[in-house]
Amino acid sequence: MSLEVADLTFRYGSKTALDAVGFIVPPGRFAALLGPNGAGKSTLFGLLTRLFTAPSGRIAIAGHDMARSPRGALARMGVVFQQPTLDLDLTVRQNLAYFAALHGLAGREARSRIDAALDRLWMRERASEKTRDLNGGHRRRTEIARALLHRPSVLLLDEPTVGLDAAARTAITDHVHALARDEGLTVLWATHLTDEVANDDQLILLHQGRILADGTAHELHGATPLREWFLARTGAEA
Ligand SMILES: Nc1ncnc2c1ncn2[C@@H]1O[C@H](COP(=O)(O)OP(=O)(O)OP(=O)(O)O)[C@@H](O)[C@H]1O
Repeated sequence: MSLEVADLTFRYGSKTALDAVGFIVPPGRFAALLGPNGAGKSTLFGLLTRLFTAPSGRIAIAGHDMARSPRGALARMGVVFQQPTLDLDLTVRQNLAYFAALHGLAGREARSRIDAALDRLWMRERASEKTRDLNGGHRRRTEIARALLHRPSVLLLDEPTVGLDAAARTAITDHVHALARDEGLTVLWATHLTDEVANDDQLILLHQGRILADGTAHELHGATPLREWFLARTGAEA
C-alpha cells in the first residue's frame, strides 16, 4: 500500500517550512527522505502523523485520505519518532503489550503478535529485559517492533539512528531495508546521512522545504558519490 503526498504547503507564521511538497512511495518501497537540518523533515512528519494539519495539499496512507478519513489513514501507519518514547522502567515485552492494549489487542493474539514483531527485529531473547538495560540500538529495535504490532502497511521513521554508534546504525538501517524487501512494507525513512541510503532506494531530496529530486538513488547521483551529489545540491555536510 502506498504513501501519497501532494502539494503540501506549511508555514510557521511567515516562515515557509514546506512548499508544495509532493511524492509517491509505491507499495513495498524503501524511500529515503534525505535533507539537511532545517529542510522540513520533522514538519512533514508532523503532518503525516496528524500532529498538526496543513491548510492545503493532500496526504493518503494506503489509499486513506488523511483529511477525510484520518482514523483509517492512521491505522495503516506505524511511526518511529526521533525522540525515543519507551517506558524505561518496563520490560521490552511490557512496552509492547501496553501499545497492543491501546490498539485493543490482548491475550493470546497480543502475545503472538508481540513474539512475531520481536522476531522480526531479532529481539525475542531480550523480551524480559528492562528497557533501561538495553543499549541504544536495541531500544530502537524495540520501538520499530512496537510500531509494527498493529500490522501497518506504511512505516514512517524520523531520523531513527540519531545517537546510535556506527554498528547499531548499520544494523537498524539493514533491518528496515529487509522489512521493505521481504515483507512488502512501504517505508519512509528521514535522514540527513547519505550512508543510510542504498543504491536501489527511492531517494527524495528535501531542501529548504522543497523537493529537489525524487527517483532511484543510483540513477539520480550516477557516478558521483551520493555524499558529493548531496553536498553540491544543498551545500550541507552529510
Ligand atoms: N515552531 C516553529 N516556528 C518557526 N519556525 C519553525 C518551527 N519549527 C520549525 N521551524 C522552521 O521550519 C523549517 C523546517 O524545520 P524542520 O524541523 O521541519 O526541519 P528538519 O528537516 O526536521 O530539521 P531537523 O533535522 O533539524 O529536525 C526550519 O527552517 C525551522 O527553523
